[in-house]
Amino acid sequence: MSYAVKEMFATLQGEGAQTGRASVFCRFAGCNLWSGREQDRATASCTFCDTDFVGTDGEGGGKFATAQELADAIAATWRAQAGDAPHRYVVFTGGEPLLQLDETLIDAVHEASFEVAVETNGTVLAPLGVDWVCVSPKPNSEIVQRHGQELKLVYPQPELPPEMFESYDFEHFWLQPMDGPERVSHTQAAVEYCLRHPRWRLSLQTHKLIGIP
Ligand SMILES: C[S@@+](CC[C@H](N)C(=O)[O-])C[C@H]1O[C@@H](n2cnc3c(N)ncnc32)[C@H](O)[C@@H]1O
Ligand SMILES: Nc1nc2[nH]cc(C(=O)O)c2c(=O)[nH]1
Ligand code: SF4
Ligand SMILES: [Mg+2]
Repeated sequence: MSYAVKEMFATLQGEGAQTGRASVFCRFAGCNLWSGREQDRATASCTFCDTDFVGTDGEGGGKFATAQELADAIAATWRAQAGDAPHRYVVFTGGEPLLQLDETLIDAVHEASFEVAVETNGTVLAPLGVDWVCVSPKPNSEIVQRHGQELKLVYPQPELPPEMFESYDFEHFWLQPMDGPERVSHTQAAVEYCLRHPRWRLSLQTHKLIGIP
């Protein structure tokens, strides 16, 4: 199996319960809910994406022929930032990472002493061995991954009221204000929802607030 990676970089996890944690982000190319082309956005299943995941031309991106080659690049990215420090953590995202992430790659990064996190839209089951599963549901799609560590709902999405997900098996339930031209009013609406429904907590995209990747 080969892997198409848009970009790879070290930064702090900006969202959810692992906010602030030193991480390597491995952003796979491609998604099943949007082509990534602006001319297709309005008719896509997922219309509010804040990410360029097309191609393999980003910083640290490329085509990796084997899981070992990709795991070596992830370890090199960690080492360049944190040297030999432990608490190694890799976040597989995208695009939709579960179109490419497989047990061979998970085994290879585990072998290199990484904890493994995934950011997924929930339309594909996570392979065995992922240590931290974050599901972020989108409209016009079937959510099959209904358990994990955190459910992070971009808010508001009129087709997806938070109540829909309360029977799912997650440790944490987050509302993340939808970024875009209405970010301020979306943030206010998320605050009000969390105040009325204390099961839900506010997840801010803190990396955007402080200007890191
Ligand atoms: C770019 S997605 C990639 C992973 C996966 N495809 C997914 O949707 O979960 C990473 C995270 O950013 C969130 N996100 C995308 N666009 C956003 C926006 N405009 N405002 C807030 N969060 C957004 C997603 O919901 C997801 O939690
Ligand atoms: N710092 C930082 N944290 C993140 N958490 C989830 C992200 C993503 O795009 O999946 C992301 C990202 O792009 N940057
Ligand atoms: S599912 Fe994720 S990567 Fe795909 S378009 Fe939506 S937010 Fe972007
Ligand atoms: Mg992002």
